[in-house]
Amino acid sequence: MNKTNNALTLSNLFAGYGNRIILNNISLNAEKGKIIAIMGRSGSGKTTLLKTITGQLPIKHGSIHIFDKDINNISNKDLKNLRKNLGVLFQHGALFSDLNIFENIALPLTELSVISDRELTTIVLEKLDSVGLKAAAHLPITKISGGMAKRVALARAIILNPKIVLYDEPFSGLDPISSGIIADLIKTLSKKNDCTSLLITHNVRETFKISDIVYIIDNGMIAASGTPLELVNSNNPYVQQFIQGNIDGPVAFHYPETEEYKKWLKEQEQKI
Ligand SMILES: Nc1ncnc2c1ncn2[C@@H]1O[C@H](COP(=O)(O)OP(=O)(O)OP(=O)(O)O)[C@@H](O)[C@H]1O
Repeated sequence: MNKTNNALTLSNLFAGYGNRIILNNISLNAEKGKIIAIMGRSGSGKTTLLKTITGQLPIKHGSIHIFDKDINNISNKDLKNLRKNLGVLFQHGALFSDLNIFENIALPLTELSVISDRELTTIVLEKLDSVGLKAAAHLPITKISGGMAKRVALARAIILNPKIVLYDEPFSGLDPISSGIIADLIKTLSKKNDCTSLLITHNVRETFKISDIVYIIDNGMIAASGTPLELVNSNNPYVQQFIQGNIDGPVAFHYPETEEYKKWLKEQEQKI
């Protein structure tokens, strides 16, 4: 395969839980250095997509290429190296409450490389500075706000200078000002560290401000994609319903009836 300018490419991807297919033929591309957003209503398959990219869920069909390498067809050593280039900001931060801010951010560094205490301190304080929390390094995680916790998680996600950062709901639980701060940080850090960002989010306002390309998924499929401007001007009723948050429109209100549900219902009825 010739070298491309792509950081992450999903081709005809199918994945799910047990026999249930959730991701249904997803193809998308994140070019190096760009901010790409995956949006979709609750239950559309965003977290499933993230889990498939991070290797927590196996691929049923199709492929994932990271920097042109097919992650299903490389040695464990190459996969480990590729994963070092992948930073993840987890939805709930996944911070350790018994450690302070500094220790939480230092953790990936101490686990993955041998460096002196002086170097460690310099790197961690520099990352904390980039999220505006240098002077909060000593604070226990239990004493910080939700917005600060997101910034700590952000600093931790970028501590190893990953070339791709995945953000799982970076704006969830934040007020509009804190969301704006996080959006600005994602944009600034992407530029400064020259990394590709993949955002999984519901937040139309912040996402449309900073993203280069937005993919909207529904029912495990790509329903629409384009630049924020293209989507705002789109005639697609699904896109309009999603970005305007309208209750009326083509998006189904009811959770789809699966075979599992029908089987469960039958068993319930037999019990009555
Ligand atoms: N562990 C699991 N086992 C079986 N089905 C699951 C599992 N996790 C999620 N699902 C199903 O997969 C579908 C997609 O869920 P997913 O969590 O990917 O949606 P989402 O877009 O991230 O939703 P939200 O925005 O609410 O977090 C849903 O129908 C859900 O019921």
